[in-house]
Amino acid sequence: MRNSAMAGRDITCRGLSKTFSGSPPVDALAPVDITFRAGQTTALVGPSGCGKSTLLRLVAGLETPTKGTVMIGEETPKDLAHRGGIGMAFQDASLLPWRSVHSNVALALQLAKQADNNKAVDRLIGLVGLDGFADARPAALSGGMRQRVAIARCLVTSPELILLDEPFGAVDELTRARLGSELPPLWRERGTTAILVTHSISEAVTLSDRVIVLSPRPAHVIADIAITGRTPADIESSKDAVTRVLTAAA
Ligand SMILES: Nc1ncnc2c1ncn2[C@@H]1O[C@H](COP(=O)(O)OP(=O)(O)OP(=O)(O)O)[C@@H](O)[C@H]1O
Repeated sequence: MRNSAMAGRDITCRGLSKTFSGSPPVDALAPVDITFRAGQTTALVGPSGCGKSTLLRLVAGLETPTKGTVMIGEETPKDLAHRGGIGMAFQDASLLPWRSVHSNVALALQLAKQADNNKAVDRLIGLVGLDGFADARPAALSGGMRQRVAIARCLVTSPELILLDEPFGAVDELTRARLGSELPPLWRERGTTAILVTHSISEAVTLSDRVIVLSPRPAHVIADIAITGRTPADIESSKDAVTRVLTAAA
């Protein structure tokens, strides 16, 4: 696997806003200035419909800003995505049903124009706990297993940046907790920068180094909370801090 993730760079959003045209137009994102730190996992939380996914899609280069910029070092998100530097996993996993688990993961390498690497694909399938399922089709997997495949697919290109939009959303609480504790070490140990959108305050606090709380639409940053301690008491106090801000903003 390439080691590009170790040379991570900050992701800088400056005066970034998005208005969707229509009648009436929808202001999804107020101008925001955020720097996502290299190698950190940052969670974005906020009320439903506030603009979290829009911000993530702008960072992915899937939407064009109305105003402002997103830069990863000297690169735009589109440039970075084009060379396989961004891995994405969304709630619906979006696997190709006619392809096996192995082939779904390997596809990310082909799309990023990277060399086939069966060893890396097999290793990641093992790391996400799907040994023995490499030849299975998505229909034969549970929702949690499909989401593990999506995470493996998102990591196989050794991206510098991963974007996760409710990646554990479609699974039960227990599986969600297990995925939440098993998978982040996979990207942390590579030095990957991660941005996670979640509705779960608990998930935001336990998975991240930092939680950014967004206002109701159009989203702007109302709190930026560093998650420092990892003891149960620290986690509870971080959860309280995030909850207080969210409740005050509602
Ligand atoms: N392509 C689009 N065209 C028009 N409006 C859009 C588009 N995408 C999103 N929106 C609108 O922008 C606003 C923000 O949507 P977004 O999906 O970013 O919110 P969110 O915070 O991720 O929501 P949720 O928490 O419910 O998933 C919403 O009002 C949504 O309807």
